[in-house]
Amino acid sequence: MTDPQAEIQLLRRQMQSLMDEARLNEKKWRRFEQFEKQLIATRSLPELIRVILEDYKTACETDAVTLVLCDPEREIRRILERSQQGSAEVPGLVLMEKLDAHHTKPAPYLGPFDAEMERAIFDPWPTGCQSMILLPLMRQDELIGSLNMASSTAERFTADSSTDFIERLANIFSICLENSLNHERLKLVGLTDPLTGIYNRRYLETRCQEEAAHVRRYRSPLSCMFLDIDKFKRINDSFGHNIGDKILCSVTAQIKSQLRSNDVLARYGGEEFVVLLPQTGIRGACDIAERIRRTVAEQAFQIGREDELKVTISIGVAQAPVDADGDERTVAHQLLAAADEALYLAKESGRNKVVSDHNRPASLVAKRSLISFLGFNSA
Ligand SMILES: Nc1nc2c(ncn2[C@@H]2O[C@H](COP(=O)(O)OP(=O)(O)OP(=O)(O)O)[C@@H](O)[C@H]2O)c(=O)[nH]1
Repeated sequence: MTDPQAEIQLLRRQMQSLMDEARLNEKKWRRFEQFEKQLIATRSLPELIRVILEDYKTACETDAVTLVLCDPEREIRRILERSQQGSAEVPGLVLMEKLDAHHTKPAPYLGPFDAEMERAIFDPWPTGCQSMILLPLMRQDELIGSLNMASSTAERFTADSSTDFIERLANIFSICLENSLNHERLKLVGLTDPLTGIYNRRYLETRCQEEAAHVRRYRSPLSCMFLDIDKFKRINDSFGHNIGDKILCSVTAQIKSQLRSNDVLARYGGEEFVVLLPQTGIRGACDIAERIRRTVAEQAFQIGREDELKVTISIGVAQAPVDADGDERTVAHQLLAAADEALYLAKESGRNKVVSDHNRPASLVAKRSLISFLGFNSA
């Protein structure tokens, strides 16, 4: 016969333990709910990645969180580069052009931490980890990456741990990732030129103000180039607009080939391009401009089977004064105007030239001033 008192005690303990578990689950649920709201509220891809790698790591009190994303077209890389001054580096983010089946599995993995096997997905490398979880990120039945966590406690992630909350979170993250990629794509359509694929004037003007603000804040040099294809009308008239378009794309590629990843190239209009060169003074900018001028002039464009066409460009270069007065709008406007003015002088002095606002031919400056004073249009 059992002792009724002992039985009651046992039932009480069981009840207490169930209530403790329920309280813990409720706390966990609230934490996840809070975190889901935070994910959904993110407004850009870099912010979404930061929330999962930093805020989530803090919230779930684990030793390491990393994110592997499949980026076959290097689209995510380019979005990050655009928003982080040319660098796609984010601690904890691993971009793979092709997912490695060894590290990304279609079902969650929970268990012991395998240091050798996981070197590729835990970057930076966490020391002293005992257990880990790899959660596949799926979108429309396709594996797009994995969310990975490691802990210094062996019991934190074991094969029999419940994964309901975290799998739900991984699903929400995958949806947010798709949404923010679509948002970035839409944004890009409005900011790029459909023919050449480079930025358009709208983007350039906004970016120029951002860079001008940087100059004012950090006193870092910023230069700008205006580039214009010489006698382009003649090319269109002689060979047709289709060939003209091909030349525009080809010149774009030639200019791009001479730039660094954090330089900003935009089509300003027609056959006119602008390059912003952050962290670059006038001498450096003139060297790059000269390299571009030479590269384009040396290139022969193939037209049809036999004909070849040589194209030249003129370039005006200017640097924003590091101690400029006025707000960033004014500084940006003055910088673009100074480079445009230098381009005018390059055209006037014979084309296929680089002119900077530091080496302007004095006679042409006087002529330009007279033209503006008389109110004529300077064609
Ligand atoms: N094919 C093509 N031509 C364009 C495009 N946008 C502008 N153009 C042409 O670019 C030419 C620009 O001519 P102009 O402004 O007279 O200048 P230019 O002939 O290059 O002479 P300079 O600049 O003085 O050396 C015009 O014929 C425009 O029609 C485009 O998207 N495609």
